[in-house]
Amino acid sequence: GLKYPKEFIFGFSESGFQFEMGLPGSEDPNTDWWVWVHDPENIASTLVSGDFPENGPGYWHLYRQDHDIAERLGMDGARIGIEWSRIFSKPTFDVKVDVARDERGNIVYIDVAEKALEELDRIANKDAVNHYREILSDWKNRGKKLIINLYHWTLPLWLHDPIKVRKLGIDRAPAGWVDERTVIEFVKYVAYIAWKLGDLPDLWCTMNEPNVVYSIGYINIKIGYPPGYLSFEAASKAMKHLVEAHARAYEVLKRFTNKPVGIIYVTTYHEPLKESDRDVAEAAMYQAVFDFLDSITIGRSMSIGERKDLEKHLDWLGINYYSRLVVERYGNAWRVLPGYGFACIPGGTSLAGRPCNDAGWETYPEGLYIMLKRCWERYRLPIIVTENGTADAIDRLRPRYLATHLYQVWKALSEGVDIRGYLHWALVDNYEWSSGFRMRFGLVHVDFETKKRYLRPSALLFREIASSKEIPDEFMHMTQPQILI
Ligand SMILES: OC[C@@H]1[C@@H](O)[C@H](O)[C@@H](O)c2[nH]c(CCc3ccccc3)c[n+]21
Repeated sequence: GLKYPKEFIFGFSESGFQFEMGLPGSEDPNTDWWVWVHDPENIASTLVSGDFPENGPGYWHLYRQDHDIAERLGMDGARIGIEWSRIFSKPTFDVKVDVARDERGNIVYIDVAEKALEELDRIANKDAVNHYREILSDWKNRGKKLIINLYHWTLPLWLHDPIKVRKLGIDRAPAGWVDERTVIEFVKYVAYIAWKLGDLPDLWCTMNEPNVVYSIGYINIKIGYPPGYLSFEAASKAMKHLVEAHARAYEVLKRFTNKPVGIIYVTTYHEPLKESDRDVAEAAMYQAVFDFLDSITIGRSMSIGERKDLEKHLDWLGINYYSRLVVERYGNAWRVLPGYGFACIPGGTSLAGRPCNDAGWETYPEGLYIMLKRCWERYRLPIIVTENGTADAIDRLRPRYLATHLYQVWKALSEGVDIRGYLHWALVDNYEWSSGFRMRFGLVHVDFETKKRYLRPSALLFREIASSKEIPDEFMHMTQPQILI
């Protein structure tokens, strides 16, 4: 069979808003996403599903059970999220911190002193801090690896109120990442978590897919993410502030811990239909993937210019991979071609003959290999595949999706890419943002009425590979891409 290194991690990734709620007492109504998915206008217009996260899998109370299942599936690592809004459900603006700026007014340094931490400790929700310690310790006490992720799209309502943005406009409402103050408040929150829980994680991650927050919230607003406010200016401000938030958080984490600090990013392979369009595909991929990561590694990018204060602010890179995008030249820009990648018919077959999942995403495992190679050659940082999976309620595609993508990881490893682990998205079915419970990504099926968990066949495939850290010969027939026509 195909062997992985003996210390290679197999595991799962999780986020607070999507997994925690489900049983009474776990509700967290103090976020932009909460008000967004409960908004009657958003539901009536079908911008959001009408499902509610408070009917989710209930990880807040059922975490021991899910950790038991993860252990049973041979998992030895996890990325687990902390919800900022649970820690600080009220504004932290009044806590004083030192902020330094460069000659153009960019925030180049934030220091959270002991005095500020004590003030934050008086405001913080201690029950939430203690409950996260219980959840994270339960995983650690099983001898498992732990990555704490500090931000996964939800913002405290006092920082971002998307309904007020829609009604009053971006300049007269709490504007989230468009507002520079969010950078400072984020760093206060990060410093506080490092101070309170810094003994627990093996690795830190500042944020999950910042590019999704600014591109879907302010540009591709039909997907239905808050605030659904079309503005390129707002998108570019949000991007700049997310880059700075990562870098200033990186520095403050280093003051409390010597553990590696990374970021998780969605690395979608952008491919031209015709080779003569390769230049626009590369330009599209640069804008979607490499621009942000260049900003925080080489300190220089098209969107941020030259920013020495941002360079070398990344110790490891989390790669989320699901599918590709196929693009073609369109005037002096490009457009996405329907029928390929993320732009397919749910449950259909792509124009390349590949099976497509319940979300209409084409199975394209080769793209994972390409992005692993591209990111390794560009940044030479240790990589963890922090999300990979497919929306597939009846598990018709997931077994082969799993085998083909794990094969591509093995192939990149065999060519010298420093990949430390593979975290599947997801362990159990969960709340898929504006799609609600319609999209099921779990290796494990959840009955959201009873909260009971059921193993899908691909959970057993995962267990075979994870527990032996090998793709056995008997599975090799499933590792090559599936072409249906
Ligand atoms: O859609 C599945 C998962 C989400 O549940 C995770 O929270 C998020 O990290 C995540 N990112 C992606 C890939 C990029 C994407 C984002 C939004 C919508 C469609 C694709 C897929 N997923």
